[in-house]
Amino acid sequence: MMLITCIYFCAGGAAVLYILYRWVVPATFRQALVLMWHDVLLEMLMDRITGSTRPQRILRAVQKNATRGDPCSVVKAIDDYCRHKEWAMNVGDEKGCIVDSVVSEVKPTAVLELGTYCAYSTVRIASLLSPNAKLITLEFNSDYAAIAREVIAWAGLQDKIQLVEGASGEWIPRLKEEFGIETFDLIFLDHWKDRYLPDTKLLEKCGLLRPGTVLLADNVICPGTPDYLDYVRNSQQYKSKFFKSHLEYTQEEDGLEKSVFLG
Ligand SMILES: C[S@@+](CC[C@H](N)C(=O)[O-])C[C@H]1O[C@@H](n2cnc3c(N)ncnc32)[C@H](O)[C@@H]1O
Ligand SMILES: [Mg+2]
Repeated sequence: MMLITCIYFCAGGAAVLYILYRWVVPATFRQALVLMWHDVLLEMLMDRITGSTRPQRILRAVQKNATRGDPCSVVKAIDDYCRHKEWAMNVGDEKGCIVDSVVSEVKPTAVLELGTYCAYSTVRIASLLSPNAKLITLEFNSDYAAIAREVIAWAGLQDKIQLVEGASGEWIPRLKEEFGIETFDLIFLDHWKDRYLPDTKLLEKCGLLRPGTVLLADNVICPGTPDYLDYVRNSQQYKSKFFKSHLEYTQEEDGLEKSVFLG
């Protein structure tokens, strides 16, 4: 009898805590807690326990579960690992479907990605490109870039993808000269959120956008990019549309903003 009362008490307490967490705690505070939990605390703990880094563990999951030369199996191996074992900051399976539909609609031949991490989105986007298309991806963390190179090679996409190591602010002004780029057809913004707006203005200034260039920005709600959203939604130079979704591998609200540059 005592045990049953205890179980009822604990279950009731857990239910009340969950209801408070889901419906009473403000969404922004909850999102900050979720990110702090997955992106800081659990990562530190797993690094300690395994003696490896999260990107190294993701690479191992790819090598163990994906088929060499098969990009879809690489994407699936990363999604399986991050949904069931350990969260990571890839755009993920749910928002990934939105990215796929934009890539299929735009049919780009020149793509720029800001923020590579382990090359999950890089592989996802590049696998949908036509044979003559190219994707340049920028990553300023050399440890992540080294893992990303191995993931790209495992997917067999090294000929389609140019991984550039360095900060977006330094590389954007050099892209025309170094890679013979005229303008991009599609730009995927997924680096640190405070860089979305300055880098968009830099892309404009460097003449890397043409009428019809599509900017696709991830995480515009969580962690959020209010200054960027304000800019693309209110500027006469863009036609902008929001795609509602969830933060990768969670139930927290997030979404992608697709903004067409009008010139
Ligand atoms: C959210 S992760 C990218 C995830 C990746 N796009 C995906 O979906 O698989 C952001 C990455 O951007 C990189 N980054 C942040 N700011 C940057 C900058 N200014 N220039 C280059 N890389 C940057 C970080 O090191 C990090 O690896
Ligand atoms: Mg993202």
